[in-house]
Amino acid sequence: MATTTSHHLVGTIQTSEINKISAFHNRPGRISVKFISEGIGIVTGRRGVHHCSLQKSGLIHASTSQSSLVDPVQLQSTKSGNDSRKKSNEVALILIRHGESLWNEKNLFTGCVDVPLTEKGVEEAIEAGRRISNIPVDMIYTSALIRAQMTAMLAMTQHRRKKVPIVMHDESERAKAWSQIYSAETKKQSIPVIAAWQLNERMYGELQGLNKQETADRFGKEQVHEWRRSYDIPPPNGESLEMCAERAVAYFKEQIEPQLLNGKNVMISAHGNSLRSIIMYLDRLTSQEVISLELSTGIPMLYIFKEGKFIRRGSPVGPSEAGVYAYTRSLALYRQKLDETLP
Ligand SMILES: O=C(O)[C@H](O)COP(=O)(O)O
Repeated sequence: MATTTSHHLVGTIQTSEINKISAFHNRPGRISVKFISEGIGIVTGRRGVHHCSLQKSGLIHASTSQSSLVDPVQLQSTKSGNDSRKKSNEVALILIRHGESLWNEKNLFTGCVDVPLTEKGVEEAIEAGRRISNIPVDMIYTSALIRAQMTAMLAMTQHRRKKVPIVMHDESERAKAWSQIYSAETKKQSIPVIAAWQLNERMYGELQGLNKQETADRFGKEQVHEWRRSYDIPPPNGESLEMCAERAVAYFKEQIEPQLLNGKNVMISAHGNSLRSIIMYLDRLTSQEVISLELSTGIPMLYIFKEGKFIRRGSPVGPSEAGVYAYTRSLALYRQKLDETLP
């Protein structure tokens, strides 16, 4: 590990990554890495510019001479990946709305109230995992709500690669220090799970906890449909879809898209409306078109991110459709490698 100092913070990056980057630039030892934003950095060297993903911001001059504690924060150079998809510059993005929750079952407005899955929701999450079991996942993002986190963890029990999803804790210095992993090999067998409140369900304000049918009886079907599905009209003291998009899509662009650019395959487990706002961005839907977009609970949607574009690759709109995704060539190669290497 190399300890680095920067104008803003002290960070640590993997010596092995430095060696890879230095070797790439034929300048063993010293390289300069400039963080251009949270998540992406630029290494300048004799052989030009090298993009790499960083977890901290600031300017660092890394050297392989010093050593420090291993840190769960790793500099993941895009060159470090040995997967065919990185060369083909194509990665998978999976979106899953959580499985049925206890308040979905009771037909209550849920929003940011933190309720768990029903037994049916657990089964939906496991079925979702079966559908994506051959699709690569390097990072998982969930909301801060348990129904989305349960869905992600249950789905990953079905993944054939059997990597261990590990919820990252950096809510305090102690949480970060106490959750460190000291084995590089164990780390390689894990998938970081980042819980972000920005991916929470839209906050339904004074409708939270009310029965949807009773609310329609009281305020009228049209008014409730307008609160639930319009783009810019919020429920009483709640968020409109537009307000939800302002946090969810901003988080996607600032935190998740850089990971996709760095060759990471990502799964997002979130909610009906926070995902509707993200799909509106991915599919470039108008505020009119998004009104009719409905997401079933626990049905994974697959996108391929390639050359800066998001291509939807088949996504069953409801439980009835077979979980058939239009596999790209590199996804088929990944699946073939699993077939060849797994018992
Ligand atoms: O928050 C809720 O009640 C549901 O998760 C989504 O509700 P909606 O489909 O009525 O927006």
